[in-house]
Amino acid sequence: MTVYTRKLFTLAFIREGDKVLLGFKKRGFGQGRWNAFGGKVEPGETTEEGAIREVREEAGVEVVGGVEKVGELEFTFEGDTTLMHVIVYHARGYTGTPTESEEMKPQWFNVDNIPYTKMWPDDELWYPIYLRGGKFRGAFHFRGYDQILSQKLEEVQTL
Ligand SMILES: Cc1cc(-c2ccco2)c2oc(N)nc2c1
Repeated sequence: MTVYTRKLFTLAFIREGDKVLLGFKKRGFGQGRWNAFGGKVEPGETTEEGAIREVREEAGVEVVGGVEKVGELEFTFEGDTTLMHVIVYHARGYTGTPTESEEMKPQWFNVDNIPYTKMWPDDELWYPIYLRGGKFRGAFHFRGYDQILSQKLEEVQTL
C-alpha cells in the first residue's frame, strides 16, 4: 500500500449561459491542454481564496459573488508518491475581460463543443456532471499523463 503526499490544488470554472471559459496552458504542468483555471493552494490562503487568485492570475478576470464547490478530484501517478487533491469550483460571477497571461490563453467554448481531445483524459468523464449542475467526487490513477489505469467517479448530493 503506497503512502501518498497530498498536495492541494484548485480548478475554477466560469460560465456564461451555454458557454464555459477554458484556458490553454502555455507552459508548465498540463502544458498544451485546455483546462479550467487553477493551481497550487499557497500557504496561508483558503482553497476558495486560492481559486479566486488563480482565476485573476490566469484569466485576468475578477470573481464576483464568490465560488461554490462543485467537486473533489484525486489524481495519482504510477511510480510516484504525490497525490493531487483538486477542489473544483464554479464562480458565481465575474467582471472584466478574459485576457491571455503567460500561463494561459483563455477562450469561450460552447458546452456542446468542449475540446476533450486536447484536455486531460479524465475531463470527458466528469465534465458532463458539472455541466448539468451536478456535484462529483472522483479519483483517477494515471500511467504517465495520458493513460488512466483505474478510476472511481460518483455524482454526490453533498460534498
Ligand atoms: C493529473 C491531473 C491534474 C490536473 C490539474 C492540475 C492542476 C489542477 O488540476 C487536472 O485537471 C484536470 N481537468 N484533469 C487533471 C488531471
